[in-house]
Amino acid sequence: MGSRNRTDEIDVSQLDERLEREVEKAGVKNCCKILLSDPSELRKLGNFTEDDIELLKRLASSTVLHSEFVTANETTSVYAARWKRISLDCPVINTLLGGGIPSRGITELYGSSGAGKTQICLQLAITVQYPEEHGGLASGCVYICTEDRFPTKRLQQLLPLFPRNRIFDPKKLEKAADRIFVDHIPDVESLNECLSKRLPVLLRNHKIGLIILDSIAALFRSDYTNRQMVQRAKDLRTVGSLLHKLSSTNNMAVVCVNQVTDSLDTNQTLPALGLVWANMVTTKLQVKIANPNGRQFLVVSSPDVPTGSCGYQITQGGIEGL
Ligand SMILES: Nc1ncnc2c1ncn2[C@@H]1O[C@H](COP(=O)(O)OP(=O)(O)OP(=O)(O)O)[C@@H](O)[C@H]1O
Repeated sequence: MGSRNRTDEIDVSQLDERLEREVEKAGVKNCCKILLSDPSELRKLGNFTEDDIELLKRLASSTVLHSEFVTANETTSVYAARWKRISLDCPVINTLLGGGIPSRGITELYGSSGAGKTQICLQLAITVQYPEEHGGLASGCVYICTEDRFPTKRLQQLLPLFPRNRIFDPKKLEKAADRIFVDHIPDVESLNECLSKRLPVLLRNHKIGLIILDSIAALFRSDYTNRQMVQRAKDLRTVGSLLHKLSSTNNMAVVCVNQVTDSLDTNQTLPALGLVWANMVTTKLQVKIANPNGRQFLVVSSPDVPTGSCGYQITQGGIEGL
C-alpha cells in the first residue's frame, strides 16, 4: 500500500456553486457525518435535494476510500467514534468486554436465577451516567421490569459506593437515581407500546444511553401457549427490531436479560427463547454459578471482542471481577 493522503472532509470545490454554498451554510463537510447520516437528517441541516445527497455521499465515500486498500481496522475506526462502550467500573470485566457493554445492537445477558444478572444491570444503570472520560455516556437509563419490582433498595445501597475508588467527584452522581427511568411492563403488547410510543417521547426530552429489559424471557415464556409459537416468533422479531432501531438511531446500548433452558440433547445450558431471539442478539454474555463459591462471567459471542471468561463475586458494592 502506498502512502495515504486521506482527508476527513470532502473537497467542496468539486461541487457546483449552489451546492457548494449549501454545504458551507449547513457545515456538513465531514465525510463520516455525511456517510453516517441518513437523508432525512441531512435534509434537516440544509436545503438538499435527493440528488444532492446522493452526490455528497458519493463524494464522501470516494474521499474516504480513494482507490487504495483499506484495512478492516481502518474501516471500523470510522464507526469507533459512534459505537461507544459503557464501563462496569470493574477493570477485570471491562478488559474482558473490550472496555464495557457496547452501545450497538442488543446485548443479551443470560444466566440462571441468582447468578447476578440484575446486579450487573443495576451497576450499568449507574455507570452509564459516568462522564465519557471515565467510561460512561453521561446519560440516563431506562429500566424496564417485566417480572419483579425494580430493586430500589439495592440501588440505594449501591449508589453511595460509586464511582469506585472515587475516580471522579461523586457529587456528579448525586441525582443518579433520578436519571433511571423505571417502567413495569406486564405483557408483550404493553412492551411494544412502550418501545414504539412512550420511549421515543422520553428520548426527545432526556439523554438516555442505555435501555435495560429485565427480563425478555418473562414475557415471552408466559404469554403464549404451544399452539401460538408462530405468533410468538413474529412478536419476538417485532420487539427485537424495535430495540435495534432504538439502539442505532439513538446510539445507545440495549441490554436484555434472559433466562436459561437446559438442552437434554446436548446437556448444555442455553439462553431461553430459541433461535428466533438468538438471531437478533448482537453480543451474548453469560453469568453462571460455577460452584457454591464461584461465579463465572463469560463472553459467549461478540462481533468485536474475543470469547473469554473470568470469575466474579457479588459484594455489598456490586459486581467485581476476579
Ligand atoms: N447486598 C448484597 N451483598 C452481597 N451479595 C448480594 C447482595 N445483594 C444481592 N446479592 C447477591 O446477588 C444474588 C442475586 O442476584 P440477582 O438478583 O442479580 O440474580 P438474577 O440473576 O437477576 O436472578 P433472577 O433471574 O432470579 O432475577 C443473590 O444470590 C446474592 O448472592
